[in-house]
Amino acid sequence: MTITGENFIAGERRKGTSTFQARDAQSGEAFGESFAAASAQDVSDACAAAADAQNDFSSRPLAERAAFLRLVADKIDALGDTLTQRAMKESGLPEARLNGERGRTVGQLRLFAAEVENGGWQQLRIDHADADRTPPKPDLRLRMIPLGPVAVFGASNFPLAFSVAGGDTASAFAAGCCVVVKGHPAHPGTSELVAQAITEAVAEAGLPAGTFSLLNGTENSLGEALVTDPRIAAVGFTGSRGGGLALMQHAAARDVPIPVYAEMSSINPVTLMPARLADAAEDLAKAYVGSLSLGAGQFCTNPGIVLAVKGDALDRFLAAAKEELKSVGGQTMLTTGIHKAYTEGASRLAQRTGAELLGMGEEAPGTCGQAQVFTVSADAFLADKGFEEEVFGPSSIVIQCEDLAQVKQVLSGLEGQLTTTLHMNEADHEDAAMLMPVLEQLAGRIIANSWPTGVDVTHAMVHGGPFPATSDGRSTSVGTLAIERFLRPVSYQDMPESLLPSALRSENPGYLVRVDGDYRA
Ligand SMILES: NC(=O)c1ccc[n+]([C@@H]2O[C@H](COP(=O)([O-])OP(=O)(O)OC[C@H]3O[C@@H](n4cnc5c(N)ncnc54)[C@H](O)[C@@H]3O)[C@@H](O)[C@H]2O)c1
Ligand SMILES: O=CCCC(=O)C(=O)O
Repeated sequence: MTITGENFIAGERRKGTSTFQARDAQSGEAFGESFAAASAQDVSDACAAAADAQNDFSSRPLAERAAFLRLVADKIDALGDTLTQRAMKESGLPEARLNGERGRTVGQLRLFAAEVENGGWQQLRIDHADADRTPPKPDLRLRMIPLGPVAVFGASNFPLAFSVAGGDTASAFAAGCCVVVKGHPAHPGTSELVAQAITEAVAEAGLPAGTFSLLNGTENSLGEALVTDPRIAAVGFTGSRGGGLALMQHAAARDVPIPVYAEMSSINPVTLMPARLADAAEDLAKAYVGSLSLGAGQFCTNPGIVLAVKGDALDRFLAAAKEELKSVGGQTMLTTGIHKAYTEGASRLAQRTGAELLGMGEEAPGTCGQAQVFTVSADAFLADKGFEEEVFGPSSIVIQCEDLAQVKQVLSGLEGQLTTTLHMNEADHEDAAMLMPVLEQLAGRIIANSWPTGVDVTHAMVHGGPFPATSDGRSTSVGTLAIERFLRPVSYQDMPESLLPSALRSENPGYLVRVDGDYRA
């Protein structure tokens, strides 16, 4: 497939007057095609087309919607090495990681296809009428319907799994929503290849062209125009706290405010419980350094803080982590901007009162990030909220606590997180039970005995959490539950059978229905 640098507006490729270029993540140099920056007219046309297509797309049989999702997955698979090579150049991420990410992306689309067919997400309910009740009870039937066109912001750090055909797009399509993507300017060529695949799938599936559009650009005004377009009904975003907050404000200030599902910032606290730490300090240290430096630390699940009680076991852990760090090579970061933000963030961290540098990775030239681990006492951490600032890259802080009560105190005061982790032995379970209520309030996912990097795409996954991990802690952006973000309930009261959606008619097409309070298949 050829990359042309055009926007995709409801199946039409469109050039623009203002342009930008992709950058080689390694060198920071601009290369290749000129990409058209979408104009205000392009935004408006994409949103109008999505609104026009919405009813047609959402009213197709669920089998057709599922087939479309599978077709998108097949077409992304068919992009083969072209996609991987382009994503490598634009993101600096290695081949194996990107091939794995492609597998996750197409697997996610296929999982949502099966979810669409399963139909449980429609949450069908039928409460039969009872004319003998005083007052008489009406016949009420409920199902979930799509919100309408969704604006999706591609993330820089997962150019496939959280980008043009990533989790937000897959879950919005699964819900029956048309999608307008604002591509991330760090990987415009990757975005275009995936957009071509989706556009072809839309046409082959016989869906209306407005089902999907891709808009490119580097200016914040593009994202603002998209979020404030009256035809957009919801927003999916993964990126910085500042970006997410700005979009939330734009969405709230509209004449008709809309939900923004923004995944923003998380430092993913990991607690090393005493018995486990004493048993396995060196193994834990090795795995810790592996997790914090994975993908140059550019994971929203990066273990940014580790908590443990002071003592010999923690000293062993720190000594082993320091040693392990020495052989961590610098890895290319996603963009020069992210590299600069990391370097500045790590040096701000180093200057905080009480922060001590434990160790560093190998020197990192150019746009590579150098791994860094700091230590701090719990008292100093508690005295400075600045320690909680996400430093996006391969850095982390070990918080040395006086006792488990202080571990609990630190955890209780933290902002909302995507994940929190406990490393523990059976001997730690009683103390861990004391922490569980705090952890449940803190994060969307509580992990036992592994590291937070690596999110499985399943039915029971939560990749979300209280603010500022996300803008709405009642949701997840990964896993099939993500579909719920783009649905709302509608109740049909005393509706003639012929006007009811087929799933709610007396002849149940096979979906799970809650009838008069009881679940029936
Ligand atoms: N926690 C995470 O998962 C995560 C992921 C990626 C980046 N980040 C953080 O974000 C920083 C910058 O990286 P990034 O470019 O990926 O994220 P970003 O938030 O700057 O940008 C993400 C997308 O939102 C758009 N955008 C940003 N601010 C906007 C605004 N005010 N109005 C309208 N649109 C806006 C951008 O154009 C881009 O398309 C990183 O250094 C890191 O700190 C965090
Ligand atoms: O960066 C956000 C997503 C992290 C993730 O998906 C993972 O850890 O696998």
